[in-house]
Amino acid sequence: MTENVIEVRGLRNQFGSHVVHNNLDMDLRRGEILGVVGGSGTGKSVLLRSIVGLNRPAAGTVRVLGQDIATLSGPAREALERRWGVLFQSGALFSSLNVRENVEVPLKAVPGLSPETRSALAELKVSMAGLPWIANDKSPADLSGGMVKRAGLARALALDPEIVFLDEPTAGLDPIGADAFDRLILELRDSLNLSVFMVTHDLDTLHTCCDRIAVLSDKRVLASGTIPELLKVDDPWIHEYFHGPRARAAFSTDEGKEQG
Ligand SMILES: Nc1ncnc2c1ncn2[C@@H]1O[C@H](COP(=O)(O)OP(=O)(O)OP(=O)(O)O)[C@@H](O)[C@H]1O
Repeated sequence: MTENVIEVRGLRNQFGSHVVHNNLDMDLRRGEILGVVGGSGTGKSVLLRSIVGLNRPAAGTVRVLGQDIATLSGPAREALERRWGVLFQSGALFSSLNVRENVEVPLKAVPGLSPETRSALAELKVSMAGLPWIANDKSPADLSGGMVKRAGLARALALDPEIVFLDEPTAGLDPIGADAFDRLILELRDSLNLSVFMVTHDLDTLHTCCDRIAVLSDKRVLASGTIPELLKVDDPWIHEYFHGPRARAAFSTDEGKEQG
């Protein structure tokens, strides 16, 4: 049976009178890459923040790796948080630290690591994220957009997480950089058996990387499934999203699968 590493049930989020999510259900299965899509402002980032405990929902439950995060505090919460990593949209690197030092930040939570081991582990993650050795000593301000994303990914991988959250990882990258990043995500998922929750607007990324896609609309996950499954969903927004000219170019082989 497929194990869910994330289970969101009946989630409600609101800011004042503005209801962002209502009765939202969502699952992330172990080992899959789930793409989370939806129009601007549908609450993709708020959903991510609710799952990692940065946003307290008004109602509903979020279970990560079998545990209800709202009921955890102190060491139990910190132990669970060490089992995931997050790549925020901007990279969210500390500008005063170089890349190696940024990746070392989460490693400081691990008891008993000497500074030398911590530094060596950080350098390993930097290289796993596909950055050259020289990037370790660079400041975030001296990196290209693609390198910032990779440095943020190295930090997200610092603690050998089981789940990685990616918020628009290819936004702002040129097509070649975005394609290389997609392939890196796939390679890391396959080699490290990661489960990946990825907010994205990038149709090519959805096609290249994602096993399933969850569509946020009308304050909930309106539909989820593979691209061939979503191509058949009878909803105006989903239809426009998955059958528009850009989608047709990205998903042409999936349409073939749907017809075949
Ligand atoms: N801390 C907050 N306080 C008030 N409103 C918020 C807060 N965080 C998010 N919102 C609102 O919640 C809604 C959903 O925001 P969110 O950033 O999750 O959307 P999104 O789907 O990720 O959008 P985009 O694709 O444009 O990044 C928006 O209307 C936003 O203004």
